[in-house]
Amino acid sequence: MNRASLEKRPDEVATMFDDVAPKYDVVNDVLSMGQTRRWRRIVVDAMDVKVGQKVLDLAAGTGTSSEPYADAGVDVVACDFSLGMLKVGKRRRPDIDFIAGDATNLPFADNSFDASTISFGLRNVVEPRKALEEMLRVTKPGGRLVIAEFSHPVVPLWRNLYTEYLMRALPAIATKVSSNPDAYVYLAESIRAWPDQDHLAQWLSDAGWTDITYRNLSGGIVAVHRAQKPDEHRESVPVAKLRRQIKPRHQAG
Ligand SMILES: C[S@@+](CC[C@H](N)C(=O)[O-])C[C@H]1O[C@@H](n2cnc3c(N)ncnc32)[C@H](O)[C@@H]1O
Repeated sequence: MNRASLEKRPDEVATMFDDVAPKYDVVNDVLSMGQTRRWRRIVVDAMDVKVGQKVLDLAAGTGTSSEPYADAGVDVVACDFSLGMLKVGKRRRPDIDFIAGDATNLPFADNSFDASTISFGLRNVVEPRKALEEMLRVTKPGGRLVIAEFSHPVVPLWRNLYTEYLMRALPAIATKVSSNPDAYVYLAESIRAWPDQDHLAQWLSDAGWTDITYRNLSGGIVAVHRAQKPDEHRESVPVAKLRRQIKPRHQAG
């Protein structure tokens, strides 16, 4: 058995991802029934970055979340602390800049990136609120943050069906397709223990991000949060207004 506990000790988390790295992307496609590709396209649209801009893709793993930026001529840095995941990524995409680094203590100077993003990574970080502060530090004033993370379906019937899938079907399928099925039991447990959409929006606000909105995908299985680093030359959004802004936008998805 090689899985992290819900304490998310960094050594356990990194070892678990080292272990699943070779089949990580294939297993993802199977377990999400192909949905990850659609979710990733929505994240890239939300980032809205331009050719030549510099983007941090934190907890980038094998770089699958970084690829669309590189393909579009954006200068993307893929950062992760699992050397196993980085190695698979570098072999597949030698043109992408893969850098080993811890989300809670990033190896980058202040204001280094035009925008930052983290896909399906924040939930695995031992101190996610610290990671939100670190991403704020390394992003330029006025720069954007986009987070994609598993979340909580908003409609009760859909939530119940999805919980059944997570706790029963997903571990059973993982036994067939993954070399480390226990890692996918961790996946299911960590998704259930993760804060909901509004809670994560509040963490973003506490960390100093402004203009926070989120969008539910697949009925809330995934939430994409968007935020901005305050810019001294731009009027900031008052806190009372901010609270209204972080109300869910129930878009189809
Ligand atoms: C589920 S994978 C996501 C990979 C990629 N972003 C994607 O969308 O496929 C989560 C990644 O988070 C990384 N991770 C977890 N905690 C981290 C930390 N404290 N610092 C850096 N990376 C971390 C793991 O090593 C793993 O590669």
